[in-house]
Amino acid sequence: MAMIEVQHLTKRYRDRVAIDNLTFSVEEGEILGFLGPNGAGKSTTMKILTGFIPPSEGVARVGGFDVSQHPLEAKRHIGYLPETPPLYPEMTVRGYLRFVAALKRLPPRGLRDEVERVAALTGVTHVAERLLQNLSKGYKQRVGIAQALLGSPPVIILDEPTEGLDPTQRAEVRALIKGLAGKHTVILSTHILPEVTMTCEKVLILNQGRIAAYDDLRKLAGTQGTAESASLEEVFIKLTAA
Ligand SMILES: Nc1ncnc2c1ncn2[C@@H]1O[C@H](COP(=O)(O)OP(=O)(O)OP(=O)(O)O)[C@@H](O)[C@H]1O
Repeated sequence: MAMIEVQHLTKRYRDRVAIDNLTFSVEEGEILGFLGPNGAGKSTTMKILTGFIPPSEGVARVGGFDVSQHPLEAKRHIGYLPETPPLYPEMTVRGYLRFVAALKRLPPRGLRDEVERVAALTGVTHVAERLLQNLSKGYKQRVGIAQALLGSPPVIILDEPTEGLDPTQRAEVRALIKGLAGKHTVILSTHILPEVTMTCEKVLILNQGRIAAYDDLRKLAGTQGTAESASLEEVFIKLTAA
């Protein structure tokens, strides 16, 4: 079953077309690598899927719910890490996660356990009593991922989750994302191509608001006029060259 369905999705900002007639779907348990150069329309697509902005045309469904017509039901299916995690600097990690859990209306009974579960999963238990403002960028990012995982939503949308992390932190976050496969449906937007090679089976490459490629990672090179042995980087550069 497709957990995310996007049909003929278009977004215009005044006279600028940010995304143009996108159609794709993500099956349950799949991790889709969402790639594209700066300004390709990745964040715009994710903002529509998560109900932050409305589309100009087309339909987006999450868990079968149209995000424009049934925004609350659609949002209940989604955990979202935006490009800049919405953290409150003066809160502790644990306090912040409890706060988000309450905002998500998780049942008060299991709330504490759920906070500890996502904290452990993202490796922030040992900093749980620290103030967010005093955490390193890598730990802030982990807390951002932890809040997205609260309540175990079936769909997780991650906008550049490893941006600004050091190589070790990146590897840890990558392993964490990989571990979500099968249990969650994930859209992973990133500029870091090896990240996609290591975590995703399917890839969508956006260029200037349009789909330049949408295929299994294994098949991508052979179908884009590049050698079958071509790396994702070579395919990406070929498809997005001006
Ligand atoms: N609020 C806005 N008003 C006007 N134009 C916008 C707005 N938001 C985005 N755009 C434009 O829409 C296009 C797509 O932007 P978007 O942020 O979705 O790209 P992106 O692929 O996420 O880029 P990046 O990798 O740099 O984050 C760009 O040309 C951008 O300038």
